Order: sequence, then structure tokens, then C-alpha cells
Amino acid sequence: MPTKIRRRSLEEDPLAYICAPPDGETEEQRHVRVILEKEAKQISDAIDEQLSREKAQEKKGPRPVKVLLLGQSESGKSTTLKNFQLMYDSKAFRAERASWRAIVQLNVVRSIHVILDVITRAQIRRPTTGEDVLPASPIVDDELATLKLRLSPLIRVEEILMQRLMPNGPDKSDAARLAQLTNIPYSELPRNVNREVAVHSANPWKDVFKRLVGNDTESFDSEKAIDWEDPSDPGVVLHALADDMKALWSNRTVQTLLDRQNLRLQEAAGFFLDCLDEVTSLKYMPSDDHILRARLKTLGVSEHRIKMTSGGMTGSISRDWRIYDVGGHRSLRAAWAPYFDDMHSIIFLCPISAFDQVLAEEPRLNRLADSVNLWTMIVSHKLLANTNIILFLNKIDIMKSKLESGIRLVDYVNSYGSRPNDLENASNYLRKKFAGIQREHSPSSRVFYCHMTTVTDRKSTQIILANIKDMLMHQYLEDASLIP
Ligand SMILES: Nc1nc2c(ncn2[C@@H]2O[C@H](COP(=O)(O)OP(=O)(O)OP(=O)(O)O)[C@@H](O)[C@H]2O)c(=O)[nH]1
Ligand SMILES: [Mg+2]
Repeated sequence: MPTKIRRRSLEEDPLAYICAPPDGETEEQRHVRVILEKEAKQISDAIDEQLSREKAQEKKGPRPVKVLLLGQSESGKSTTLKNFQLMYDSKAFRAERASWRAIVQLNVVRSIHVILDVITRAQIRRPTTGEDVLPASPIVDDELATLKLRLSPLIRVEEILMQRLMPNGPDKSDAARLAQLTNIPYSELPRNVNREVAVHSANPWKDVFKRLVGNDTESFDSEKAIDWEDPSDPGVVLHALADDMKALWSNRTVQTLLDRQNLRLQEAAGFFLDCLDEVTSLKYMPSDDHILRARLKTLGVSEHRIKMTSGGMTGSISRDWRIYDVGGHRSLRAAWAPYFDDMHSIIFLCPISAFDQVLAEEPRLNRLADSVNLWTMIVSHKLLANTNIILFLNKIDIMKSKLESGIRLVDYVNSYGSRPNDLENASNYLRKKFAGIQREHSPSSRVFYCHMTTVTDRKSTQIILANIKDMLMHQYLEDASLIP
């Protein structure tokens, strides 16, 4: 039987810790949390029912192989899922290209908004006095102010894109979740243009574009989903503003302002300002790599079914796989537990490059510390005692460039001591720490599987996923006594 979520004390239930409300919660935040918890309970009950139905169904045929992706927000779970789909369900993946075009466009608009906000803050800041210790902010000159004004139509572009993705608008619970996700009062949410793009997995946003050309995935050509002649297509405005966006991104004052605020946009999720020519071209369709780089926050649990085939002594055998992708934001972690008692494997992602960052939803909590807490909870959870847990130390590419730029791991992880501040030493050190936690906290001994990954890099990721697939298929068949 799947487990029901019960209220338990922090000592009894390690997961209660990761779902606990933040310290100093305001009345408004409490209100949103109560709505979310009520909804989470309904969702949990619905999941339990669904899982019971599936189990009854599975008794009639071979059990599917189940894999759960876990980790904090922006750790790379959905990107790992995209890699699985690209490898083993490429037709469906490519049919979604038109939908991802809209997400890439939203990502571009969001990066520009971040810059425009930085400029606005510099414009309203009081002039510096002779007593200031910090260097004076660069002046926002007329040219930059004009550029900012010319880019204001992008607010409308964002609205149009959101409307297309969610023609019926976000439902109330999505809006409540967004408020929680962004720490912005519910009432102010619609006016906030900087919120992160997030669509609930239950919202059929990918189908919006499919419906235009019918549902036949086999013959689906995603380019047909776009009306290239439509003058109100957001791509037209983005194309018209491309030179201004490029001028903004290459402006020296902008770069200085971003530096002063430690905003490393190049390393942020959904960064496309380095390829504006391509993404603002009139006939832009995202490549596979762009789809992997596109950022869309996950709000619900989504299940993806993929048929996998494996060659063996007894010929090739195929099995249904179910891969579950969850939202990693703190307020969404309560939805993880109902999936725990029935998983073959968990892929746990820790973005090690986040060692110098804090959680957006809990600014007092370091992101690496949060991942370590989560890892400890997961490996020590009794329901997962017999589940394979595979660790991805992810975002190795960003980790490398951060360390090379002089950001020191020891400044955030004291125990790192005087070891060299390079990728090899840093990643090996963290790998040993995670291995030690697993050894110490697992209810019974288990093998430590760990990979250093950059899941936006297709080639290296696909080699790792192919190995994982073979390993899980082999174990599955062994358990089912189909191979000796
Ligand atoms: N440079 C780089 N970017 C990455 C890597 N892994 C993921 N990303 C990007 O980081 C962003 C966040 O990744 P997601 O896969 O959406 O993260 P998630 O864990 O699903 O996050 P939630 O849905 O909020 O729980 C996306 O824009 C990815 O393209 C990586 O290894 N390197
Ligand atoms: Mg996700």
C-alpha cells in the first residue's frame, strides 16, 4: 500500500524538516501556505488513490520500472528528464519544439527585465557622498535610459506569451504557488514582471501548440504549429528589438552594474543573451541544446512513460518505464513522499556550483547546505532502504568557471581548508562528503553511485543515462528471475 502523508513530529519524520514553514513567516505567507497545504493534502490523497489503482492494474502484467528525480529547485531534474526523452522518446520530444520556443522567448524577456530592474535601481539610488566607502555607481546616461524606454514593449510580449501558454490563465492554486515561490504577496503578483516562468504540470501547456495542427505525434512537424505570418507573434517584436537587446547586454555600464550586484547572468537558468541573433531570428525554432537550456519551473509532479528495450541472453526485452519529475521548491516537497515506497531508483541532483548561493525561498539557507540536508533525509528514509539512489553532482561546468574566476569554496565550506581551489579537488572533496553521509545514515548498507554531470551537455549525459538504464534493466530482470 502507498503511504499516506501523516502529520509527524520533526524527530519522527525527517521529511517534516524540509517541508517546515520558514522562520518568521508573515501572515500573508501563512495564508498562502495554508492554501497550499490543503491542496497538497488533496493531491496526496488523489495520488494515493491513483497509485492503488495502478498497482492493481500492474498485477495483471509486468511491473513498470520506476525512477524518481529529486533535488532542490534548479538542480537539473527536468533537464535530466528532457535528456531521457530525447534519447528514448525523441519523436515526442521534438514535437514539443514549438512550445519550447515560447519558453526560450520568455527566458530572454526575463533576463532583459533583470537588467532593466538593475538600471532602475541605479537611477533611483541617491547620489553618493564623499564619505561612501564603496565605489560610486556608474551613471545611467541618456543613451542607456533611452534604450531602457525602447525595450518597454517587452512587458507586453511576456503577457502575450503567458496567455498563449495558459489560455485560461493560471488557476488560483498556481497563482498561490507562484506567490509562495517568489515571496511576493498574492495581491501584487499579477503586476510583478520578474516572476519566474512556471507552469503547472497538470496544465496542458505543451498541447496549446499541438492543437493547432492536430494530435498525430507521428506526423507532427512542430514548425507547422507556428503561424509565421502572424504580425502579433511575440517573435516579431523580439526580432524588431534584437539590436536594442544586444546593445543593452554589451553596454559597459550594464556590465559594471551587474558586477557590483554579483549578478552572474551568464550562469543563471535560462540564459540566452549570448545568442540573441539566433533566438530573435524570424524563423527561430529551438535546437535540442536550446531546449535543454530553457528554464521552466516545475510546479506539480509529472509522470512520463517511456518504453525501454534491453538486449539480453534471452533476446531483447522491453519494459515500460515511468519517470517522475517533481518541483524542488521547499513548498512543493510535501508532494514527494507518496512516491517513496514503490521506486526502483532515485536520481538525486545536487547543483554543486550553488555553494555560494542561497535559496530564493529561504535567503538564510545556503543552497549547498540545503542539498546536504535533503541528501541526508533521503538516504536515511526507511521507505527508501532498498531503493537504488544515484547521486548527480551537477552543474560541473558552472562550478569550474566559478572556481576559476576566484570564488573560493573554503569561504563557504570551512572544512575544505587549504586544498587547491580547482574543480578536481573540490568535486572529489564533495563526493567524499556525500558518500560519507550515505554510509553513516543509510538504514542498511547500499552501493554509492555518483556521477559528475553537466546535464545541459547532451553527449556526456546520455552516456551516463544509458549506463543507468542498463543497470536498472539488469537489476529489474534479475529481481524478476528472468536472468540468473
Ligand atoms: N550550465 C548548466 N545549466 C544547467 C545544468 N543543469 C541544469 N541547468 C539549467 O538550470 C536550469 C534549471 O534546471 P531544471 O532542470 O529546470 O531544474 P529543476 O531541478 O527541474 O528545478 P524545479 O523544477 O524548480 O524543481 C535550466 O535552465 C537548465 O537548463 C548544468 O549542468 N549546467
Ligand atoms: Mg523542474
